[in-house]
Amino acid sequence: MQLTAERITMIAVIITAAWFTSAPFGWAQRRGPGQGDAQLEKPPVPVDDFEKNALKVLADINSNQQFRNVPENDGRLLRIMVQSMGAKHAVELGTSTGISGIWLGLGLRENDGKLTTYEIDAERAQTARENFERAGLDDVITIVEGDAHQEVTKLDGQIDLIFLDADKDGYIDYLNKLLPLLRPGGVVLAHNINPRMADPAFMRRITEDPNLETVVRGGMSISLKKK
Ligand SMILES: C[S@@+](CC[C@H](N)C(=O)[O-])C[C@H]1O[C@@H](n2cnc3c(N)ncnc32)[C@H](O)[C@@H]1O
Repeated sequence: MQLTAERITMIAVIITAAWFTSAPFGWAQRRGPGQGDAQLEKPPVPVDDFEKNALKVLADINSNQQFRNVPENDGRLLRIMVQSMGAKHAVELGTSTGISGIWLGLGLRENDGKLTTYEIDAERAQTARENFERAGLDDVITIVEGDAHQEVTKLDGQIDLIFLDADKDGYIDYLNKLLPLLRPGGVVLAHNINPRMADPAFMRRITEDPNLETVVRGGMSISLKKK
């Protein structure tokens, strides 16, 4: 085989790419492409016995009662958001067995705040109820059982944070119904926002409304209500 300049260049490119992706202790390993942000995170460290117990409940749900719950890094993000903004009232669509609810509850508890969470499936709602009790958050979290499209219309009072994680095609309806209650400076987070699952009508709404500042990171959209 003749080694043309083109072939030599191609071989050099392949060797360089292989080195960048496999060097065990090299520059590529520490700073190279493909190193997701989440790899820099460490597991949560409980600050007290209350949190230690909540983390144990979360681990138990993850092992024994999983039903399409958010991954741990999304739960932690929700907790950071809700606590740091001093939220007094958060609303969640889609409780499932209660993982995101517990993360939100941990943050709200520090603010003397409350979570209202909606679940259509009676069995999952009951499991979540027991989990909130086990985590010591039953006085922070209220589960509303039924179709959230109807139930949210009974809400009044100001909301600081909305977390959308129920039926994906329903996000736009929830947003239209709840946005008037969201305070200026409040945020809407929506889960499973990726090219395969995001509803185009919802995406248009959160990206084209001049009063919403929206970013999408790691499958979660975060929209700030500006005024
Ligand atoms: C992805 S799971 C929620 C996971 C949960 N946020 C967590 O991370 O632990 C979606 C849940 O939304 C519920 N759901 C779907 N449509 C609903 C509706 N119209 N009203 C209330 N809940 C609904 C489903 O029964 C399901 O349990």
